Amino acid sequence: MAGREAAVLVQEPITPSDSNPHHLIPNTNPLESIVAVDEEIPIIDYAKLFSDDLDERSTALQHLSKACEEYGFFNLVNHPVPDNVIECTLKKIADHFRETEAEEKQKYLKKSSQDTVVFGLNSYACENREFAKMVVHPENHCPPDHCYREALEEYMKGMEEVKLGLARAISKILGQEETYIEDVFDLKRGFDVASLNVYPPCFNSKSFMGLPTHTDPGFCVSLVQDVNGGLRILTHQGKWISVSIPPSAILIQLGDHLEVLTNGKFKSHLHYVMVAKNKVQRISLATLHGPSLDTFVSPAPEFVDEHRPPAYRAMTYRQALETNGNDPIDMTTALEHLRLCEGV
Ligand SMILES: O=C(O)CCC(=O)C(=O)O
Ligand SMILES: [Fe+2]
Repeated sequence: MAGREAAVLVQEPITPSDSNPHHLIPNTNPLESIVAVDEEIPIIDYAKLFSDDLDERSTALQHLSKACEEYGFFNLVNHPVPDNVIECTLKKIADHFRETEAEEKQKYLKKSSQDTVVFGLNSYACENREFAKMVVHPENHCPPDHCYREALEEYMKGMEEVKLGLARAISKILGQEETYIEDVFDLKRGFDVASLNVYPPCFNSKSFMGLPTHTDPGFCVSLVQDVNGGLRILTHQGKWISVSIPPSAILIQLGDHLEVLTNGKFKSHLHYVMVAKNKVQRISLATLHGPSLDTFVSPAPEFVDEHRPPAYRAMTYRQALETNGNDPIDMTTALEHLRLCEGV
């Protein structure tokens, strides 16, 4: 998740493709000039990953393997979180941000490195977003007087099942025991932080950026939104995709620490949020599911050999989150420091 120090990617604009002229945006900034395509991203059927029909299960696991290796993100459908729970959680988050006085919100401005709930309002060139971040696992620190608390609890109950289910399925496609990831990341005590993001419509923002380019730490990120539009992800092939999340789907993005554990087999990826085309406010709920803070994460022996030496530094999850003086609640990436050499 982008923290205070999140770096804005400066890269060459990708050459506009003739087939997508309507995706061109004014060339006033390297990121703004990037052409993103409205391309379908992989869809993974959660229920089929656990199907009793062996053929169906094995096909679904193959799809998951391809999605993790070639993309690192996918839309998850047919999962155990009911639609009405997602809708209700997003609606109550919107109600809360709209109805809560600024003074009340500011009670949660960052005070200490131990904070478990933090509010922020960023209106800069590189970020236009109001947010609340809170630790939701192993304990839920959502303030009891916030009207979305009950809905968020219900949503997180479902997401816990999804997280453990995905950990089992991903362990299998890595050729490991079902509980492999759950055990090495100590997911039952995993440090999960929810980020409640409110992006203004473009006419209220200071620039076209909602959130600067970043990767996210941890095992994986789950994301739901109320209106479509704005999230852009860089594929491993160097193409920016404008991500569309169908109603009922949960976007899953692989995190930095799965990349470290698998020694680069399953990579995290850069993404950012644009508000340039937003006619209305957009709300997203991104939950970063991580190892427990004291888990020591390093490339596992299963993914290291003479042809693939360890490409990442080993450190605890807490040390990675505290890199550069950040605090765990900031959930800032440390991938640059974790990588032992460029370009892995
Ligand atoms: O709001 C979004 O679409 C993305 C949010 C995000 O990347 C994050 O909170 O880390
Ligand atoms: Fe993110």
